[in-house]
Amino acid sequence: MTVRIGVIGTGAIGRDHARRIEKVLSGGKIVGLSDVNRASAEAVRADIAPDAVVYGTGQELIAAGDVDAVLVTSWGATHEEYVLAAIAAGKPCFCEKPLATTAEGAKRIVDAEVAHGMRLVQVGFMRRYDEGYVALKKVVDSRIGAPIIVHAAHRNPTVPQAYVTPMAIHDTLIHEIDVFRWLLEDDYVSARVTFPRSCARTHAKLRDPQIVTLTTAKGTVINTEIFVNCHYGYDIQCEVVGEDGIARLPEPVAVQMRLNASLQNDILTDWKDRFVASYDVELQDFLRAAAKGTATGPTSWDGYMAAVTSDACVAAQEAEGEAVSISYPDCPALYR
Ligand SMILES: NC(=O)c1ccc[n+]([C@@H]2O[C@H](COP(=O)([O-])OP(=O)(O)OC[C@H]3O[C@@H](n4cnc5c(N)ncnc54)[C@H](O)[C@@H]3O)[C@@H](O)[C@H]2O)c1
Ligand SMILES: O[C@H]1[C@H](O)[C@@H](O)[C@H](O)[C@@H](O)[C@H]1O
Repeated sequence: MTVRIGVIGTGAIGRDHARRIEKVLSGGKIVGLSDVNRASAEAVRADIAPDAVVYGTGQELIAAGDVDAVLVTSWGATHEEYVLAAIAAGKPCFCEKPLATTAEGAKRIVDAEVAHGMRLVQVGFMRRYDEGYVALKKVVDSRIGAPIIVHAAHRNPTVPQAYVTPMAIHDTLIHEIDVFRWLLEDDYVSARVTFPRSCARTHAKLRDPQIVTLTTAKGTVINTEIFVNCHYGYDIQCEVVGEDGIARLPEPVAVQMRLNASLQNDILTDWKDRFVASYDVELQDFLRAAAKGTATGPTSWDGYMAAVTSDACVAAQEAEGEAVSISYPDCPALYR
């Protein structure tokens, strides 16, 4: 069966996901596109999906009879209304992170999906599909003993002017928040944020870098550096210190060169390249489940847990250096 897909939000990642569905993956076809900037949807139709209909609104696209499943890749603050509409229409929905920009919004999605009685939503936490993280998890589960400390870094070369201090949490750290819950099979109990002096390349509304310390229920301490003006590349680092040994996230494959009297390799500069294979696998998974009218992979509950945690981390930014405690409600049976 070919799943007929509608894409809402045809900017950077919407365009890239449309490309992979049309040109890389099997079992899906783009039949609908929508963006508040209509020219962007028209351009994706022209370049990637010539048979697709461009809809005036995301709601019209969701309601269209020939759209079987929906990709929500618009700005974060607009995700909730589209995901709720997809659930109301009974259509599988892949939603990029964040599921919603507030914990209350994510909870409304959980409640709607639970009321529907079946999974329809997959959240775009693609790191769970990354070969390196999957290999790291195997080692953490079986080789290095119980985890004690995680040292991590999430570095972007640069960010736009519109990226402000809280976005370091809900736009960037949100990946670590989800992937460490999954990697350690643990929940967070507190968050603390420390600010070193800001780097020279940042702007007045962004304190950069930041160090976020999350403590888990089992007592593991996770220190993550968020540095979004690091300049040199797109760099994701993670090292888990266990009772018996240490495990590091593998570096992306890179050719080593002996050049100009130095030993060197290039570092990637774009998230699209760093996680290209993970995006392919997560969306292939989505197409496979959507063909059966359901969803798999990271759940609305995972999206909600990430939102609760990221709200606490933003409060911890404001409390600068003070610990903010985190607690979660019970998980509904649908997600256990
Ligand atoms: N998983 C990842 O690694 C990853 C990578 C990049 C972006 N993202 C997420 O994907 C989403 C989009 O990010 P992007 O980088 O593509 O941003 P972008 O600004 O390049 O594209 C977003 C698009 O959404 C459109 N849009 C905004 N509001 C809309 C609305 N109400 N209805 C329809 N379209 C609307 C904009 O016009 C724009 O074309 C964000 O939530 C972002 O966090 C995830
Ligand atoms: O939306 C992007 C994307 O999620 C990237 O994976 C992350 O590294 C960036 O910080 C974020 O702005």
